Amino acid sequence: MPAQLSSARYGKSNVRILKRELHPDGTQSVVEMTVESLLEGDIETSYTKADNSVIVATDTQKQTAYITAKQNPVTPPELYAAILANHYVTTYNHIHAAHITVVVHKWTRMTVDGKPHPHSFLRDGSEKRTVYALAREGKGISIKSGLKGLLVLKSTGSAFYGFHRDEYTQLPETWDRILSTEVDAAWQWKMFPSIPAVKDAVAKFDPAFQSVTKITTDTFAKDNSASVQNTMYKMSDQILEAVPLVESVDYSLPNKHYFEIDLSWHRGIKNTGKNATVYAPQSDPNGLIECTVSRSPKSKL
Ligand SMILES: O=c1[nH]c(=O)c2[nH]c(=O)[nH]c2[nH]1
Repeated sequence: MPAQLSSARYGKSNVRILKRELHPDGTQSVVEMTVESLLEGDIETSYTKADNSVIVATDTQKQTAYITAKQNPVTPPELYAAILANHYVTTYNHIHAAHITVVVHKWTRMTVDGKPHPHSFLRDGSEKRTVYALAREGKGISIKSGLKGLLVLKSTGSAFYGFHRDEYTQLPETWDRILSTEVDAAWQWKMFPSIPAVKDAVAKFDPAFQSVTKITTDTFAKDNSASVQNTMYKMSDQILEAVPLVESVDYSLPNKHYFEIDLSWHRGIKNTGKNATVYAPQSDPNGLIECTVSRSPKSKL
């Protein structure tokens, strides 16, 4: 057969882990995450010749995710993901790359009787912190951190006018609209040559996540938005300024439309333009605006 395997990777997805941490003062904390590992290497014969000897079973990868969580910190998630990725390329001669994705689920400590509760938590937001770590044998560890699923809306302070018009254009210009999106942001760290280099940077990961969250929400709220494109660029620019070890920032923002409703047919009700108060939220279709912003060559010098 004139076939060849062009690319291959395999692993375990949706490995769910909760780690409980026991503190000396009797309080506890929890970290819940969903982990994926995908391996690449000299694994062709498992596909082409039924040679299972080269397969590190996906069940083994699940067990490895558990054991790595037991024997190492799981915070920050960047460190855990890097250790797990590095494990595969250093443990198995024939595995040359490991792609690890970690999604962290929020558990915020409850306040009970006005005090932080020692061992009870609540889900106070659907946003996730994410990490993608890629270890390539002999090439170090690449880490991209992320924030996804953060739902935001502003009820004014957003316009969209001056866009290209032609015979396909129906959308009217607007100087006041509702703007809503579900933030998906990711920031690529400079390459880490080894696990010790990741450990050296360990104190930077949580503050970077906090900066990105704050820059995203502050800019969303304060910017008198000309477009999703311009607002997201302003966010990216500030992140590069705030986090020196970050090389580039990606945003992927759906534009979740809220349409004005013309109710003038009913007794002349005024519900458009300046008088718009009742809107129709749209589930689909949605705009989808994406960008990657990197440091300009000059600023790298
Ligand atoms: O911020 C926006 N960017 C667009 O590209 C676009 N296109 C559109 O129809 N509305 C919007 N809004």
